[in-house]
Amino acid sequence: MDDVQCFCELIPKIELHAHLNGCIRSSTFRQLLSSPTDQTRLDTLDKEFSVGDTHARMANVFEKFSLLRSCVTNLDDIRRIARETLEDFISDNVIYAELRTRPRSFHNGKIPSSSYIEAILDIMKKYEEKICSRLILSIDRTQTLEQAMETLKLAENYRTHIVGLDFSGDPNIKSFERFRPVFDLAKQINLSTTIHIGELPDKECINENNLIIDYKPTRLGHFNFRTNDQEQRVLKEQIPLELCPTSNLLTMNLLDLTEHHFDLFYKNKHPLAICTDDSGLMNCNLSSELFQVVQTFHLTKKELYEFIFQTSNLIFDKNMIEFCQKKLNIFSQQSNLF
Ligand SMILES: CNc1ncnc2c1ncn2[C@@H]1O[C@H](COP(=O)(O)O)[C@@H](O)[C@H]1O
Repeated sequence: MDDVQCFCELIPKIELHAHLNGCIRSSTFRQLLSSPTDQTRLDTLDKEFSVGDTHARMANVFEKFSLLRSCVTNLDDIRRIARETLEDFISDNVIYAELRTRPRSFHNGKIPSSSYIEAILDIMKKYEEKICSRLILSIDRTQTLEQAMETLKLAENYRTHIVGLDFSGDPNIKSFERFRPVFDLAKQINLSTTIHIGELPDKECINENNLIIDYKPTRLGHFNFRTNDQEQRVLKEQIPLELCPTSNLLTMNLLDLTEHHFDLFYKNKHPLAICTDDSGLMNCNLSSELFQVVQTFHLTKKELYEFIFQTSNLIFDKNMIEFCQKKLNIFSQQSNLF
């Protein structure tokens, strides 16, 4: 194996943008899909994965998400997904992960969303020796304000392991403005926030970008489509960005990373995290994401190390920063980096 690729695998890594259900192993996804019709539909979606423009690709990804949501039907399913996700991160030498998920209930509400959260937190605690993980709760663009308020309440109730609030879902639905009161409340209680921004190249999306930047979340996800003015505001206000190479290339319809905005923000020494987004659906891991970046932009091992070190400052659970930096220091000493 290439020496640099090996380095990317060995270095302790930090994952800040991973949707729990999107991390599902493809073998597990296929097992959970019981009906042959759904299996065939997944085959077709897989074949058409990288066909068409941004809107078509987004539609494909979101149809997969709805198929996935329909086959995760009980707590055992989500426990399995959480367990396998953490195992995959551990074998990729990820030392700290912030996983995000939209809380849900099962069996017509007989199993409430608090049980969903507790099931995930239990698994996270079981793996704590091998990987430190924290939860971020997602508000979906299609939800009602009332549902979003409930999510905020859940986050408050499990404050030790829930470290933030995310805004995600189908970017065709421009609803940040509607949820702004919930995100304002999150700020009031010092709950960190991360907002998906600029996922579609349309006018409404670009307009929504302004509202999101005005809000000034703790971190932003993607920022694929934006105006120069928006770019300058994010740079000036130093709002950290979570960038997800494989996912961004796919949805932006780019041939390779040379056209990706990593370069611009990296050159400006902007706070950045490289992340996987949906490692199962996108068939990637954090090492391969970082390796792509290193190769495309000719980063040295030392620069990669420094990059991950600065990412550690963006962690929502501030108690974990020192832990990650210590692990990185030990690694640098062992590999004679400096
Ligand atoms: C392509 N980039 C993306 N943009 C926006 N939302 C995304 C996403 N990738 C994933 N999700 C959101 O995360 C959910 C799956 O995880 P959870 O069921 O919450 O654990 C998806 O249904 C979608 O709403």
